[in-house]
Amino acid sequence: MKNKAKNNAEESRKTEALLKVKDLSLSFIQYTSGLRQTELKVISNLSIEAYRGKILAVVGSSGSGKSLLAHAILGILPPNAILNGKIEYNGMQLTQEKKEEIRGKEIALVPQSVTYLDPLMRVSDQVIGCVEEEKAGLMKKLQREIFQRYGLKPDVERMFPHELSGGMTRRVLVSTAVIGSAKLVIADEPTPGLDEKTLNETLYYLKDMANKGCAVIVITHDIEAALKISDKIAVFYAGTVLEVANAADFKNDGENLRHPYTRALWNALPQNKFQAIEGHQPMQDEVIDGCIFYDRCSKKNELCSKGIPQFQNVNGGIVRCNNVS
Ligand SMILES: Nc1ncnc2c1ncn2[C@@H]1O[C@H](COP(=O)(O)OP(=O)(O)OP(=O)(O)O)[C@@H](O)[C@H]1O
Ligand code: NI
Repeated sequence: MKNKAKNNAEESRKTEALLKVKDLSLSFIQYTSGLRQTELKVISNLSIEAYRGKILAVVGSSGSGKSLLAHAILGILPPNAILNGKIEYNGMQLTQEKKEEIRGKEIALVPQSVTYLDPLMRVSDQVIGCVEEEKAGLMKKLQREIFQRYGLKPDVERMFPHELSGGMTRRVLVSTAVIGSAKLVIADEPTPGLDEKTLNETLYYLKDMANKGCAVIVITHDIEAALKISDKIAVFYAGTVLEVANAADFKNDGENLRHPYTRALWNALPQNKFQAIEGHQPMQDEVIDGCIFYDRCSKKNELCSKGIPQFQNVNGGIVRCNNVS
């Protein structure tokens, strides 16, 4: 009986979000002339969830706080950062100590840049990382299996990073995340500047991780690429999330999308209406009382300038906007 209850609890935990970020805010302490201290707010009221076996894409313009969210989850923010709010992983609160303990193991980063690889270290050693001697054999075997799965020939493991082609580098970067049997994978801009084939390949590896049960977060500028693999898309704007939409809602004129900003992003794509959005994202030091998109919104009313709209569940997605029904 006890076992059954335990199994049920475990089952329901599996369907719950693996990662829950609730009301996150992040600011940086900055010193201006005369040693005056100011606080620069870069993330506020940010909430997202990531589920096992699913891909959540995080899209939004440059400077909207996407990478900082990843750094906050991984615990790699600079020392002048002040973080508030909750980050829960697998039902437990992620403190800085906990983040350091599980970083690179349960939570892995697929970094954007090749510079993440040490130019003086052979590929295999980097993918395997630091392991105790008794585990070295097992990890080597695992690395060879992963390389084979990703079509990396046996001689690649002895190469140095400069000997790799662009596509091979992507596969090696993904391997570093896969080998640690991570349960949550965060890929920060994994596709910029890739040719079509390498791009599709990289997307396929991320999908493969989700199919194996990982919760995957893909941070990207490329909505089209995100749509190829994602289940949900979180739309970031000026340090917060305005909408979490199902990937399937991005179609036609975007009539299924809820937030005016999400619609505008969709209609700005060259293959859609190629309509640019006027104005710009607010600066971090601008004080805004109402909706953060107020200035640029075509649907705004008086209510929108008074207080931040609360998240609502509308049409199978969640949105922070007063004017959806
Ligand atoms: N250490 C820091 N001190 C002060 N401000 C910072 C610091 N790091 C980042 N920022 C600011 O925080 C904002 C969010 O940065 P972040 O790198 O998360 O944006 P992003 O959405 O990932 O952008 P991009 O798409 O260009 O990668 C930016 O305006 C950036 O200038
Ligand atoms: Ni970034």
